Amino acid sequence: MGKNKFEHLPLSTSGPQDCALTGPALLHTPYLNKGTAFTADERKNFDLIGLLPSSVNTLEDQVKRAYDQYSARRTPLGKNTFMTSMKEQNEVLYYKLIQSHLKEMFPIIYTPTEGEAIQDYSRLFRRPEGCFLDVSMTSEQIEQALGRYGSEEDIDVIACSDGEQILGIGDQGVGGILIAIAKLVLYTLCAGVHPNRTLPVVLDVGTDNHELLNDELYLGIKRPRTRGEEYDAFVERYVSACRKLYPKAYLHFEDFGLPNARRILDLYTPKIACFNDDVQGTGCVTLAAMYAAAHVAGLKMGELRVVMFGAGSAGTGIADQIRDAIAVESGKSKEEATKQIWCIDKPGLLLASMKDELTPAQHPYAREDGDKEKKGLLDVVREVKPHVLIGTSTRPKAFTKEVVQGMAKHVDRPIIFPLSNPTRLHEADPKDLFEWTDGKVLCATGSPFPPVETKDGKKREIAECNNSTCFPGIGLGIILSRAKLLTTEMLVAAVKALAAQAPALKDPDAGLLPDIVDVRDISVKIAAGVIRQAEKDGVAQEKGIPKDEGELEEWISEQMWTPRYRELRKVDVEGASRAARGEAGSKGMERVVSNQQ
Ligand SMILES: NC(=O)C1=CN([C@@H]2O[C@H](COP(=O)(O)OP(=O)(O)OC[C@H]3O[C@@H](n4cnc5c(N)ncnc54)[C@H](O)[C@@H]3O)[C@@H](O)[C@H]2O)C=CC1
Ligand SMILES: CC(=O)C(=O)O
Ligand SMILES: [Mg+2]
Repeated sequence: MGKNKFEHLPLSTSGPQDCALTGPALLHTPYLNKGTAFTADERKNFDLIGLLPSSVNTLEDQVKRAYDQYSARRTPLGKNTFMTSMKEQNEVLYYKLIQSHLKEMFPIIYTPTEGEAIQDYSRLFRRPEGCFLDVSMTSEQIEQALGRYGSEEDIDVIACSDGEQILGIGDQGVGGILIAIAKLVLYTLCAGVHPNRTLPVVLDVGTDNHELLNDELYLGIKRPRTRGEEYDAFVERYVSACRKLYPKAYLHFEDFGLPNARRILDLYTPKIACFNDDVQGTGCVTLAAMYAAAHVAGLKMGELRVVMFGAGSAGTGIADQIRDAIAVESGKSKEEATKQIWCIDKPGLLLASMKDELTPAQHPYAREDGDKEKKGLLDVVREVKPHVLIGTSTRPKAFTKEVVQGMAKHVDRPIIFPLSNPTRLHEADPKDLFEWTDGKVLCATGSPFPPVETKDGKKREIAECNNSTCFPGIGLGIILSRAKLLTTEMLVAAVKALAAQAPALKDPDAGLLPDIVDVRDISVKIAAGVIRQAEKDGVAQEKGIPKDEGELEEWISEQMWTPRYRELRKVDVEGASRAARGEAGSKGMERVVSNQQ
């Protein structure tokens, strides 16, 4: 193979991989371990003779064996545990296995099954992964804990959760570490972010979940959640430590509770490159799906009437992005665009008269108009006649037949996105939506659903409208451009790149978002859009970004980690890079091979 033009880049994974480990230490380091795929030469050179059976497997052989073992697990949670164990043994095999069975395994390693694993975290616990910070820790202790994962150049992204609003299953305390881990797995799987350059963190501030507090095996701090100044000061100590130790890493916030998610995002957005996936990632993917739906329905953004059911972090994040898109596309002011969005939460339609109960993010959507009586979803749908109905409420089956048919009476193609996760919390089942609307619905869901067969015998794919379709590509763009901030315009660029890939633009019966199997290609496009916008906004710090568009995609692809075995090149432990010692990033801890298959 000829030399690749971008092979010299530090993140390139072309060519051999330096390795400073030998013998059992090498076998026990998941980032470098190849198991039965170590070649005869490698076994000799790396002191592995006698530590492995004599046959040498290919990665494909190993995938086949691992898949058979995986398939023998009877429950989704059993499969999830198997995959966790696999990740602790051999990372290339772990990612290759998922890539080879992506559609089947995505719901196992992510929503909905990961939600079950998080709920059972303290019971299923075998060994720690990630960094556990608790609210009593001083700045020095936080720095010491985070500092174990590498030096300044070693980390690209740090994902953290305080565990208060995990998926739709609420407060899971210290179990929140697993959502940080799962999101980082998706960065690698979907966008080729290097797995040993990521760092998962849980901010343990206690829990208000009584079941956990009363569980003798619960592993987090057993006290009610810390709030107020003490909480804010802890988050500040965490963010400052990240900045000091890993100034090039960007910070991903996941599944924070309603009182904190938006507030923290707004506080740090002007200061550092940071991202809240529930607010911004969900907003991006939903807007992209809406563009495709509006295209199929023959509607312009400027004329859409939108009802948001559940106006929390995700709901208001989506509403803001829709509002901005309406304003830009139609030339209306933001205030005018806001009037096209009706937000409903527990007390009903948000009204100005409720101002004391509303969060700052809800305020702009509180309506002055009309009477002050409480209005539920059905009343609002009847009155507003929306084109679009989006659910982020965690209230299962809230989109009843009456609501859906009420909507379908007034619009030709009702656009309905039940986005609550996990699956059992969806506001509606796509099958019902198709039945109740005579197949007219344009639908996308937060967790994966099987295709629906409509009366005319057509199979309709249900797009998965989950932030996982876009946050990995956004992250890749931030990492490669070394953006010092994440601007609103960079998010808009991500939406445009994603929306342009929607299959429904070519075939109105196809999905509103690209299929997850194409996610790596989609991530390249999203990253390219984000990088170009970062340059325009003057926040890109990377100097080597190619000017030519074709070259840019090549440059991005070359720096994406791919699960394949690279030839190992022996280097001395003395002076070896952390990667060569399998030590950088979240894999910095000493590891022991677990045999829990
Ligand atoms: N598909 C995706 O990519 C994403 C989906 N989500 C899902 O959205 C849901 C909400 O997540 P967050 O916004 O982070 O939580 P959140 O707690 O910030 O917001 C939920 C909101 O729904 C409201 N709500 C609860 N019951 C309601 C009811 N009966 N009627 C009307 N409103 C009600 C709550 O008061 C709250 O304001 C979760 O199920 C989550 O899994 C969240 C982020 C991304
Ligand atoms: C998908 C996601 O981020 C959530 O449900 O919270
Ligand atoms: Mg989330």
